[in-house]
Amino acid sequence: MNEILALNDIVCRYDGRLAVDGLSLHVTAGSIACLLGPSGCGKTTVLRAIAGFHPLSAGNIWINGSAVSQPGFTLPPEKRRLGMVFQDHALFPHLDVAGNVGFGLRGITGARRQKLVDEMLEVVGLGGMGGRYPHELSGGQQQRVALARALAPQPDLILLDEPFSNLDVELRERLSGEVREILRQRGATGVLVTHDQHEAFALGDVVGVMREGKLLQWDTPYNLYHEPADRFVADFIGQGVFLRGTLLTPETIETEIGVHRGDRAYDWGRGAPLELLLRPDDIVPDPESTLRAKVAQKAFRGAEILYTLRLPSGGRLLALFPSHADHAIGELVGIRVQADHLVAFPLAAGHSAGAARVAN
Ligand SMILES: Nc1ncnc2c1ncn2[C@@H]1O[C@H](COP(=O)(O)OP(=O)(O)OP(=O)(O)O)[C@@H](O)[C@H]1O
Repeated sequence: MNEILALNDIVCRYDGRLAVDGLSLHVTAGSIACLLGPSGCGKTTVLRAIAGFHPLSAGNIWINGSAVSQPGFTLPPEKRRLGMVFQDHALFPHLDVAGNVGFGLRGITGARRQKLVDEMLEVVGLGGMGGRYPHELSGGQQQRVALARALAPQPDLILLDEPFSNLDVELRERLSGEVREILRQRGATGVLVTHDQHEAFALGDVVGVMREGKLLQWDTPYNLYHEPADRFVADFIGQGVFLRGTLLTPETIETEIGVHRGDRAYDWGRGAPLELLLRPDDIVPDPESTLRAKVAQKAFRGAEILYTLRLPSGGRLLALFPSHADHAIGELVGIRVQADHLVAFPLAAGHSAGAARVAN
C-alpha cells in the first residue's frame, strides 16, 4: 500500500525537555489517522513536527517518499504540500469566503480558479456563499471554509489539530462525520490530533494513543476498545472497571464475582495477581443468577441505561442494560459476566488487594 507519511523514532524537545520520545508511525494513502491522548502528552508537537514547525532531535519524517525532517534539516512547511486546519479556523478576516478558499491556489487564475473554488465550496456544503465574509458565518461554517481552503490545492496530506474543539457537542459530532465523508470523497490522507476519543473514533481508521511523549498503541478503534495492549489505554479508552483477581490457568481468571474463562491466554503463572477489565457491555442482566449487585447509580441513555452496581465486597461494576430493564436505586439485580475474551493486566508488585476501581 502506498505510504504517505512515515515517522521513524522521532524525538522532539523544548529547550532540552523531552516532549516526543522515540515515536514511530506510518499512514497509508487515503486513510485518516488520529493521535489521541491527555493534555500535554505531545500530540500537537508531533503534528508540528510533521508540518515542519518543529525540528527533530532524532529520527526522521518522510512525506510521500521524501525525507522532510531529520536532525539538522527541516524542510519548511510551505514546501511540504500540506493542508492544515486548526481549532481557531484562522481564516483571513479581510478576504471573503472565495478569497480564503482560493488562497493556496498559487499560479491558478481566472475562470479556472473560480471553478476550483466553487467546486470546493460545493464539497463542503457552502455552495453560493463565496461572497460572504468570515464574520458573517457560524463557527461550523467557518470550520468548513478552513477545510475547503486546506483541501483546495490537493495536498498530499491534511493535518487537523483539534479542529472542532471550539464548537458545541452536537455540531462537533455532525461536522466530524461530514469531514470524514469529505476526506473520503477526495481520497485525502489526514492526521487528526484530539483529546476527544469520540472524535478520534468518528474520524480515524487508525488511532494512536499517546502518553508522556510515547505512542502506546496504534490500532483500529475496535482493537483499542476490545484489545487494549496497555493498562493506560484500557483506562483511557471507553468506560470500564478493573477488578482484582488471580490467574487459575492461562485462560481462566478468578475474581470476587466468579471464575471467568476467555479466549486469550496469559503466561504469568498460576496464582499471578492481576486486574481484569470489565466493560459495561460485559455485564448482562440475568434474573436467574445467584450473583447479585445493588444499583448505586443509573444514567438513562435512551436505548440503554448505564448502571453503577455495588458488589457485596464494596467493589463496583458498570453495566449497560437495555432500557426496558429498569431498576430502582438500591434494588438488587441478578447479573452475569458475558465476555468472550478477557482483558487482564498483571498487578504491579507492591499493589495491595483492594476494592475495584472505576475507570472514567
Ligand atoms: N512552546 C513550548 N515551550 C516549552 N514546552 C512546550 C511548548 N509547547 C509544548 N510544550 C511542552 O511539551 C509537552 C507536549 O506538549 P503538546 O502541546 O505537544 O501536548 P498536547 O498533547 O498537544 O497537549 P494539549 O492537548 O494540551 O494541546 C508538554 O509538556 C508541554 O508543556
